[in-house]
Amino acid sequence: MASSAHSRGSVRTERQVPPARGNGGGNPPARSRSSSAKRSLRVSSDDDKNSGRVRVAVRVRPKTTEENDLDFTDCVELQPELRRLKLKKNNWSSESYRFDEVFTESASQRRVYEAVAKPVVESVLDGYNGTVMAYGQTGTGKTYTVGRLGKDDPSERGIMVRALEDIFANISPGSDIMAISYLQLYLETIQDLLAPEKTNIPVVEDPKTGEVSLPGSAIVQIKDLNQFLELLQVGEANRHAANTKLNTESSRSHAVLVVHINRSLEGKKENDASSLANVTNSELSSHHLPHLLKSKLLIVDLAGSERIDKSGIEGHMIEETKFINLSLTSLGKCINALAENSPYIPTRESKLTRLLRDSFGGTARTSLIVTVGPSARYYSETASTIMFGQRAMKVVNAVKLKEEVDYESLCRKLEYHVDYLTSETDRQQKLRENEKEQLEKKLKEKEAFLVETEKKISVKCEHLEKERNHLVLETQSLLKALNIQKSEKDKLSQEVGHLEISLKQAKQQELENLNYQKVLAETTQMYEKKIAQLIKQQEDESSRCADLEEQLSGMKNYPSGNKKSVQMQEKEIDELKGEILKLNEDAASTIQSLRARNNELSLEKELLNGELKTLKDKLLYEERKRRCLEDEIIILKNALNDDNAEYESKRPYKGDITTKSTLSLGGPANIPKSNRSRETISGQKDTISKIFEEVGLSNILALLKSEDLDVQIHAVKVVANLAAEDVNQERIVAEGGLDTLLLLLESSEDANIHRVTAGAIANLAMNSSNQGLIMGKGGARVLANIASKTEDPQTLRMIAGAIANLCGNEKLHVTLKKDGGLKALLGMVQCGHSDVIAQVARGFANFAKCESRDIILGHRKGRSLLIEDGVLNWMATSSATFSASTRRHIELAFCHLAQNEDNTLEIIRSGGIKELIRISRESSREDTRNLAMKALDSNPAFSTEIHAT
Ligand SMILES: Nc1ncnc2c1ncn2[C@@H]1O[C@H](COP(=O)(O)OP(=O)(O)OP(=O)(O)O)[C@@H](O)[C@H]1O
Repeated sequence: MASSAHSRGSVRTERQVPPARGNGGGNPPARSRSSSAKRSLRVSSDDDKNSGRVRVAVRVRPKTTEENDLDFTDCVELQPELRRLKLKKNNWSSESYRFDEVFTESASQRRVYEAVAKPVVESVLDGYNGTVMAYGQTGTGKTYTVGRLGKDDPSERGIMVRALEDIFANISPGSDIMAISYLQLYLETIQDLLAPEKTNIPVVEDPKTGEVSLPGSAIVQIKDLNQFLELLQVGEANRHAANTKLNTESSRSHAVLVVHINRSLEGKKENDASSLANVTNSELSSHHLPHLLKSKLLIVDLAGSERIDKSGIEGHMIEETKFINLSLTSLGKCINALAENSPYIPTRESKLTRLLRDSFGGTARTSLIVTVGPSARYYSETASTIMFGQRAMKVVNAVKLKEEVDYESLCRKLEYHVDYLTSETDRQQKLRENEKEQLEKKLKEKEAFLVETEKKISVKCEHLEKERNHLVLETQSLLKALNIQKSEKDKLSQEVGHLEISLKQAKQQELENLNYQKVLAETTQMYEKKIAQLIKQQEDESSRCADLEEQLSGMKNYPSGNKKSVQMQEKEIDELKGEILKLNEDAASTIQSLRARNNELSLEKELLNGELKTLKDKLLYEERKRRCLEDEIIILKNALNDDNAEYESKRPYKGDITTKSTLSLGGPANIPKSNRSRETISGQKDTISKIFEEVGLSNILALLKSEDLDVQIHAVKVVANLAAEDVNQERIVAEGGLDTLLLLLESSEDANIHRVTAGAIANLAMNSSNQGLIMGKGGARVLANIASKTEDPQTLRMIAGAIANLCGNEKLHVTLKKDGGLKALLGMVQCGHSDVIAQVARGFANFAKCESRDIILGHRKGRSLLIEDGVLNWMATSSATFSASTRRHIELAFCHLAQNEDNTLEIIRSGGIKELIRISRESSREDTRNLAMKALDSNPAFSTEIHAT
């Protein structure tokens, strides 16, 4: 249980602290100042309060019962407000003494503590040594004032208990240490009251510091007040036991309670690891070392001072009293010497003075309470006590703050610091290792990435090299194509030249014809004029003849005398008549020949006009074709330029793939070709075939999706041309070309795209295996939709051609009708363009023919699907107005419809019998005429109708 505060290694440094506070202390260490605020005692206002002067209070004990009974007069009169005590020697003589504090009989323990001891306790807490000592005659209340435990009544607690209470309230349990020793000095022997077996404890003085210690005495660390009370009780019991042994109730020993307080100035920071971590070497220099405040509080209950002669003691007690008096006397001497500033202080004369060396004339803050009894009986003791107190008041201590380097704390701090640095080093090391691992990992990843990238680059290079070669080849082929185009252009230019010459010639011829016609007209006019003259002449002659006949008849009625002259006249008349007749005949013959010639000239004129018209049409067509070719050449040049520009950036299909503008749509949709045109188209086909071979169908089809409209148009043209060839048709569809074309047709807003795409689809629709696919993918619907939106005859011609091709597949008829294909065909007639109408008529002929065949084979029944869409009415009423070839298609379609008896009613209603009759008689085709006749003959309803009308 015992621990030794002195076992700790420490170096104590002393510094005199200028008194700055009410209790005379220097700068206090960091601690609660709350207690300081309570220092409201009068003593604080004294001038000496800041000095190290021993402070002395006097307390008068209440009268005992005996003293009251014996009615002793008081020798003490107190003037508390003046802090004065009047000591009355007798009724007429008295002395007045001023003390630092004067306590009457009724002064409470608490007030006595706060005035006498508390400032010292606070000073001790601040790091100064302190002493509170009670001095007085036996039985005047020293033990009552100092050592009262107050177990039953805390208000009775004496200075010791209250001091410990205050100390507990102010120290930090974690960092501060408080321990006590409790001793008694008896017969110049120091005995440990906490360990009574320890006797004869020496008083050792440090020659350097003057620090007094009692080696061997128990120093018990106190944790709480209860523990202290228990120890105090133990000490009291031991002291009481010693007294009992000596057969005395009175305290014949000086009791000394030593309270050791060690306070760490940095106690609060010690547990803060982070602050320890920040300690640097420079901070460990001397003025940064952790300091420890070590202070000591001595609470001394002196044995009673009394005069041997008066107390009546004898024997051993005399001896005892002598010792007591010796010690008290030497204390008094020391105090006298100190009071008088004597150079020699007889400290060594007794153990008490040695023990109290620091309390009087030392560095401690000392407070003395002198206790007196009121009774005059003890006047001299009281006077002696008062004088002791008065002298003690003159003693001034050099109060010093004693700090020690707290090596234990420092050591702990350094250990923390070392721990922190070690763990920090480990942590840093670990971090570095992790970092190194991460870096190595990253390095490996980078290396792998580098290798991978290099591989990719080499593959890419190879690929680019291939692409470059491919592009070179493509460029070469495009250049070739361009050259071919150029030569084509030259040829076309020549052709145009020829045509222009032909045109000139035709114009010349036309001019000549015109002149001829003019001459003819003039001649005709002349002849007509002449005829008119002759007629007039004839009429004149006739009139003359009539006149003559009239004259003649008149003469016949004349008398016979004139008979001779009449005969003569009749002869003359006959001659004239003959002449007139001859003239009439001549005139009639001339008129007839003139009329014949006139007719011949008219026929000739008609022929010439027809020829001229044909020439004009041809010229117009060639002119249009020439313009188209020129456009194509310009586009090809641009495309070639684009390709050359793209070559360096390695974009293989950025450039346009061009082809001729004339679509080879095959079948009846084709424009008639001259021999030269056929050669040109053949050359174009070759070029397209080359492009097809070099670029590849998939790449060409991919260009259909190009964002460049020109590229799209030319790609569609190429596909359309390829689709004109039987061999390509299925392949284009198989590679998704049909889908793309349909999508393009549906989504594009561009009229050119509509035209060429419809042409491409028309060509694909020539192939019977493609027809089903086109229908299946909604092709008819798309075509019908575009047809409803456009008025461009070329586009309509392509669409009509495509649908016409689909009409030739009887399996698709129902779908075709459902998807609006038939209505679309009929609707396209509105454009009035002969080429379009020809395609429409072809479509209906195809449809009717296949339908008729289906019915004959028994695959279908019922009236024609064409009837439902109003086609029959159109055919029945319009065929005569179209060209011969268109008419033939319509006639054929009509005749096929007439074969189906289910259509009879509608044919009759539409007036179709008349048409059938006409066809049977006038159709240019024999088979059509036969079909018409067959229908008329075989269908009794027709015969009935014919007879009825
Ligand atoms: N101020 C006081 N109020 C009431 N009773 C007191 C007072 N002072 C002393 N007494 C009483 O007087 C008696 C003697 O007191 P105490 O034992 O404290 O005197 P003492 O000075 O210590 O004597 P000794 O020196 O012989 O030990 C006790 O019974 C104590 O209770």
